[in-house]
Amino acid sequence: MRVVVDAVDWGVKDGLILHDVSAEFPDGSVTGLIGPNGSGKTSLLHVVAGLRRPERGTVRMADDDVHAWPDRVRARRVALLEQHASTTLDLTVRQVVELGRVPHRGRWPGRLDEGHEQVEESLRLGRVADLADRRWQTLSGGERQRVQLARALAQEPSVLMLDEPTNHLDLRHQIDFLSTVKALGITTIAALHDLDLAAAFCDRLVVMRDGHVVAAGPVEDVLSAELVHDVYGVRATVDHHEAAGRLHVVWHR
Ligand SMILES: Nc1ncnc2c1ncn2[C@@H]1O[C@H](COP(=O)(O)OP(=O)(O)OP(=O)(O)O)[C@@H](O)[C@H]1O
Repeated sequence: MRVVVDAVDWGVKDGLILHDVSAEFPDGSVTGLIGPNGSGKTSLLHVVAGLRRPERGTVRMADDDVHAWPDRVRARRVALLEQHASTTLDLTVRQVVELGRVPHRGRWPGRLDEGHEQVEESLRLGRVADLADRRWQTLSGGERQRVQLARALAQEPSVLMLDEPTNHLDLRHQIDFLSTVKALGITTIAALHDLDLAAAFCDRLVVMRDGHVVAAGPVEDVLSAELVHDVYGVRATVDHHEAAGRLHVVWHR
């Protein structure tokens, strides 16, 4: 599903946080949302996910205004993996993943087992099938992140939003996680801090600074030493890495 953010302002009582943000996310593409701490990435994800209503501007998915959708419709179409997912409920991993099916269930009891296949498939895709009977509270940070991906996949969303999804993952799991996401073919918007991971897995980048979009487009067009310096204040070399077959960022002082 194509996502179009058009001239969005969003703020709190102390002032605007997102200023005139416009961005396009083509159907099936993976877009990295990058920018320094506090630049507005999470705020934008929340507005796009429909959790925050813009003061001005619109977010459209397949030409519908996301903020006009009833909550249940939105919950079927959009999945958001929060930065610090937590629950105080004493649930097993399988029960957490089953929560992803809630927006799809009928209103009547007796149909609670529907979506069983999607739950099993999502456990497999999230590489957490072996943890299915473990209690959520006993999992490591990285295991929880993979379970949250499985929960989001059980939702069968048309748009997947990830807020720093790899921050607890070791190198192998970072690569596995983002490879899985890319192979899904779902329109994905991921806030990422690691520019090398963004270059490796994203088709496009949207770069934010102080609540503004300062650059957007295909990774090869956007990621440059000048951009890294302008946006992060860090000197870097950005070049094509032969063996990796992609752009590669090396910072230096
Ligand atoms: N509810 C709120 N009330 C007050 N300020 C807020 C609120 N939500 C966000 N902010 C502020 O808006 C700015 C953008 O925050 P946001 O979390 O969107 O940034 P971010 O780019 O995701 O940051 P990080 O990389 O640190 O996660 C920050 O200065 C933050 O303190």
